[in-house]
Amino acid sequence: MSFDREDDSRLKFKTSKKLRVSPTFETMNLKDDLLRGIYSYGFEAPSSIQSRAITQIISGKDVIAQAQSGTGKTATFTIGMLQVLELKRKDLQALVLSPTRELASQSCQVVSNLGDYLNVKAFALTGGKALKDDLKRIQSSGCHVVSGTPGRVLDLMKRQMVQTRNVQMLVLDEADELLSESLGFKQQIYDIFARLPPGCQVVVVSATMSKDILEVTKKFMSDPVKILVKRDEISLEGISQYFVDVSKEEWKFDTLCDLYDSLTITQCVIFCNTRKKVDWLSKKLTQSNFAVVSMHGDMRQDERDKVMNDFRTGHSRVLISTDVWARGIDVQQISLVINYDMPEIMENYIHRIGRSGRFGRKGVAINFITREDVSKLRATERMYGIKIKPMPANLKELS
Ligand SMILES: Nc1ncnc2c1ncn2[C@@H]1O[C@H](COP(=O)(O)OP(=O)(O)OP(=O)(O)O)[C@@H](O)[C@H]1O
Repeated sequence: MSFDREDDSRLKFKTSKKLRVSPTFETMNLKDDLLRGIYSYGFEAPSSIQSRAITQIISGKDVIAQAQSGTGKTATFTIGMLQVLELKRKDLQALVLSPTRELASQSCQVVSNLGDYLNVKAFALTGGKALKDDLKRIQSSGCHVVSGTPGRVLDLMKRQMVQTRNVQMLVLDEADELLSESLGFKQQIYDIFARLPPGCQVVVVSATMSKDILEVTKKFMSDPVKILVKRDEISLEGISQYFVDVSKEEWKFDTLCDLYDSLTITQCVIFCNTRKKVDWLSKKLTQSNFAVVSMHGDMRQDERDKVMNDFRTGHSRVLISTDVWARGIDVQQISLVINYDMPEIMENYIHRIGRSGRFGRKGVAINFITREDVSKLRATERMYGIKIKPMPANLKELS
């Protein structure tokens, strides 16, 4: 939603009645080897969304699940999916679609990790890489799960290189983004859906949903179970949100330089609204001897992969990016998010700041506010019922 549409898209979304809540993973009746995978991955107890949504997914119903960033939605659909896959077979049975290549790869990794003891074969099919490499991998060892971006997946389906006849589950991660008018994925999703067997289960997941998107989902979901977790013990409440009144655009850069020492305490993501601005800011910071890396959609995929890898392993600590990084990316060490520019799309505020404070960790979000941004800031506060406070002068007080 853009800021000028604030009022008409407030979401009226109610959780379905009488949903079963499983307090532990044991009470979900999971396969032993799946349970082993969950515990070896380090999970002890399910989050609220996991307690409610996993068993619904297993039951075969269409599911719409909304819960805050970092509360374990990926594992929710992954565990549900792994439980229902027939792993003795070698054919493709589940498809996960995500809006960015990095997110699709990350989800593929989660499926492989949680399904380690089940010997699940999961592959990421994401644009920007040679098709023949994808195919070789799939054809050589079989494939139960594909996690991909819509364009690449549809392309392979059209060429009949991905067999869809036994796909029994479609997951749309970051569904509101995938189905929004602006990104051009919507038609691709429809085309993919049209190639799946009738009766294929659909699971739709995001931290944000709009009324429009729920309307769209009616087209390919039948009587879905709706699960909305508004508040969770591991929610965004762990993220302290501040603004700095920079008044003018020109004063943002010096403000950022003053903050630099705090950025590197753990890891930090700085968001700009355009690719050009990301390039400009990273060049300017590098010239001033600050160590930063940057990533956006105009970069070659091998460069993007290297940046992701260096950042995930902690070799780089400050990343400058566009909204390509706003959703889903999970790097637990990120404790600070800076909105150098306030996002153009209001939902992305929630997604951006949710890159910190993963699964209940503490996080800090700092918004640079020019005079023109004041109304956006207030609209964001109203929309999400949050308070964004002035940043304290002493940065050590940030928490
Ligand atoms: N039950 C659990 N116990 C401990 N850690 C968990 C559990 N479930 C998920 N996590 C961890 O929490 C982090 C966030 O999970 P995940 O990326 O699935 O969140 P998300 O809800 O999809 O967030 P986003 O809205 O940003 O996409 C991950 O590092 C994941 O490994």
